[in-house]
Amino acid sequence: AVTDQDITDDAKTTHDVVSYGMGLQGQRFSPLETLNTETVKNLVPAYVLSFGDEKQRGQEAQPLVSNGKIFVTASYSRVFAVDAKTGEELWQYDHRLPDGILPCCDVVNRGGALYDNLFIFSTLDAQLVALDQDTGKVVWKEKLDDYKAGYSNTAAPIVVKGKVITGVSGGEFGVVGRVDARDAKTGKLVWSRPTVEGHMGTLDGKDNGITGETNKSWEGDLWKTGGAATWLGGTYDADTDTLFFGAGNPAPWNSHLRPGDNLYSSSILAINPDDGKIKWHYQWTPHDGWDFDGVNEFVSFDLKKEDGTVIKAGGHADRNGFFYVLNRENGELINATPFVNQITWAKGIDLKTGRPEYIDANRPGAPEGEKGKSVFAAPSFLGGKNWMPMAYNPGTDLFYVPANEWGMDIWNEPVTYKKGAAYLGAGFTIKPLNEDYIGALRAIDPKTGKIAWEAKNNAPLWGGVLTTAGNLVFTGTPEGYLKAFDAKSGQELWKFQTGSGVVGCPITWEQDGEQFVAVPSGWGGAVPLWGGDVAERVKHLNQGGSLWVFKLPKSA
Ligand SMILES: O=C(O)c1cc(C(=O)O)c2c(n1)C(=O)C(=O)c1cc(C(=O)O)[nH]c1-2
Ligand SMILES: [Ca+2]
Repeated sequence: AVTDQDITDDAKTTHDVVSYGMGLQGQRFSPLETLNTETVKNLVPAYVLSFGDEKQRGQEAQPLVSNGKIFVTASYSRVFAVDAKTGEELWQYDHRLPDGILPCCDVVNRGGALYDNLFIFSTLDAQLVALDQDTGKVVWKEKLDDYKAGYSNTAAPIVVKGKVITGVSGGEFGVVGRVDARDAKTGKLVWSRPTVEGHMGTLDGKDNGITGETNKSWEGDLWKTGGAATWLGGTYDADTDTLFFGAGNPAPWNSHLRPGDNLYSSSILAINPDDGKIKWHYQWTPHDGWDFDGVNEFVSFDLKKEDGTVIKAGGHADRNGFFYVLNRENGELINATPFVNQITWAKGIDLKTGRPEYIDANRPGAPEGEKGKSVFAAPSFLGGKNWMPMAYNPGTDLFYVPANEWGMDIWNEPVTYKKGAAYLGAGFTIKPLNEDYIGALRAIDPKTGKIAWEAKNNAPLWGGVLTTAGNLVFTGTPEGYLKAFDAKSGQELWKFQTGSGVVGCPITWEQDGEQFVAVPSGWGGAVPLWGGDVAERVKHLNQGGSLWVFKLPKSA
């Protein structure tokens, strides 16, 4: 059985991976060093598991490993359990999805959470399901919300002190974002924290009493369907006892319809895990008009300053193109620097006020008549970085960020809310900025924001990153490779062709004295669906669906 202690210790223990983020802080760092810059050339496939040939599409999950079993979610809300030694399938769970589910961005799932003898994950029809780890049978099942109103869920839950914490997807349908805490053993709701100012939640079992009068950052009524979906889940820092959940784009995208900052859209919320109260918030993009969203992970780390002081900090690479370092105790902005080459919407982030210095002429125009003025904006709404998690290595003191260089033509249109219908009020075409590459894996020094090295990639990078004490950085490419780089120099040291695009999240662990690496393979996600000219550029890439497992043999 997986205990709270196992989860707390996940970042340190090497024999299992029991949480999304490889530790709830989300550093995706393994202290293992058997596999290192010297030995990685000997890394070979151990086995591969097929997710079946009928339901392919994007495989974005991070697998988990416990008690000799691997648990991995796949497209269409499926779960596979595998014998970690032999690769033999132990069980498979296929969630029955109704017709009419409304995921905005492919039928993906990013993973589950382990607790006690349960594997807990959420589904495209907005349910939370707990399965028995041994049999794959349903132990409890809870409805998160109404899929017919555009709610879905694609993120991995996390378990904090016996509570399973989830968000919701649906920002493109005018849902109301929130963070929910449930008893992990029963699924019973403990508290619910809405992420749109003006909405009432049930904190401590009581109404938080903020309906209506506190919707100060929204003029008019649009807060009622204001989005701010918590669609990427969150991280947790035991040191400060804080949950960090991002809230996504305000709905609709057309910013002229909703004057104001539109809290807490495109923000990070620091939440008390016991009662759901907000400790502090920081808004990356006030009055977001580009779908910069804001849900990307907030990764706790120790910022070691030149003068020897250490600050409890957090790092975040936003879709809006800036890399932020905040004090995670109070939300104060420490630094914000561009991590992509072209940013059109703001000159920078003012370190005194914490607010962007907007370039007003580059905001998509008001929809006068039929269509607003089209502007060219960079990054595109798919972001300087999207959902795919970065990694932090406390040995090199660097963040490893899967970045993309692209822009978009974007224009606004009139729109009214209709339940279950896309609620954007905008049109767009995504465009590459360079001939030879879109993706760039970038090593960022959080002290300065300087880029220590980069590794370019032709197609957009859409997979998670893993880093290790063996001075390695792993990530996948849509072209099908899982690659390993030297964490200090960025030199490519190893690659393996998996047969379809790698947009999953690699993990590593140790078993019977050998170091293993696993990653799902299967091209998909938002790029082929929304990518405009970029989708055209990558349309030759084949779909797939498998879990690849590699190991460094003992003899090597
Ligand atoms: O606002 C939302 O609720 C929401 C949800 C999701 C999702 O659940 O996958 C994505 C987005 N937005 C989004 O803006 C986006 O770019 C995106 C990319 C992906 C993906 O899996 O490739 N999902 C989502
Ligand atoms: Ca969105």
